[in-house]
Amino acid sequence: MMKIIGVTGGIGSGKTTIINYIKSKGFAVYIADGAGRKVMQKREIIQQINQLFNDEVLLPDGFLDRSKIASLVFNNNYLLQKLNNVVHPAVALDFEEFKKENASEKVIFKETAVLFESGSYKECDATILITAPLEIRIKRVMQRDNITKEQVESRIKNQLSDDQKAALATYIVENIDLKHAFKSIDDIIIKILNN
Ligand SMILES: CC(C)(COP(=O)(O)OP(=O)(O)OC[C@H]1O[C@@H](n2cnc3c(N)ncnc32)[C@H](O)[C@@H]1O)[C@@H](O)C(=O)NCCC(=O)NCCS
Ligand SMILES: Nc1ncnc2c1ncn2[C@@H]1O[C@H](COP(=O)(O)OP(=O)(O)OP(=O)(O)O)[C@@H](O)[C@H]1O
Repeated sequence: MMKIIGVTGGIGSGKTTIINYIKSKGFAVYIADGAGRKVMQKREIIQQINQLFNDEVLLPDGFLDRSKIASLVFNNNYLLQKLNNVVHPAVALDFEEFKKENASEKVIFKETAVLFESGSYKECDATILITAPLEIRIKRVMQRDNITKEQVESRIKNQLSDDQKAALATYIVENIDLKHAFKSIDDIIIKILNN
């Protein structure tokens, strides 16, 4: 039986860094945030989302203006839920395809920002939560994306806290020193493979 291992963490925790490490070890990885971006380039999804935002979120090239959408949804939980209700089912279908294409894999690691928030953790055999102190996460994202502290905090407000996620997670990896985090991942992978 194929195992699905969910990998998540709040913004700036280092999910992408960790999933790239897991990928480099030869495991199959699915990046839900990336899949979200991909499905949001499909014509019918663009139309549905543009309607949600009163036809105000299209760029001149016909694609969605992600930074405008971000500024709207992370300050309006109702709109965020509406957006999630369009994107998440499309990503779930895409993931089913991915599983079929990778049917021979023993383990698939699935990275998603909203594993616990969306409920998709229930379909995982185990989950790994990546954590780091809030101040460090905020600094990392401000630096990486060249955005303000307030913009990062508005996203954090729409995510469960690390304590809430820790209560649901199988494994927790603190990502402050990267080498240390990679070592924890190695240990967890051994446990998963032997389980
Ligand atoms: C609002 C959007 C357009 C902003 O795009 P942008 O390119 O700026 O950010 P990106 O998608 O790379 O996400 C970056 C980070 O924002 C946070 N974030 C994104 N979506 C959500 C969400 N639905 N709830 C809480 N936090 C979120 C996460 O920490 C994520 O890692 C985009 O995030 C989006 O469409 N989100 C809703 C769909 C979704 O949940 N996607 C992610 C999983 S499929
Ligand atoms: N242990 C670490 N030490 C220093 N910098 C780190 C560490 N881990 C990650 N980073 C850096 O912090 C930033 C955020 O990491 P990453 O993009 O992996 O986080 P993420 O959880 O995927 O973020 P998001 O939720 O926004 O997608 C990146 O620029 C990354 O290179």
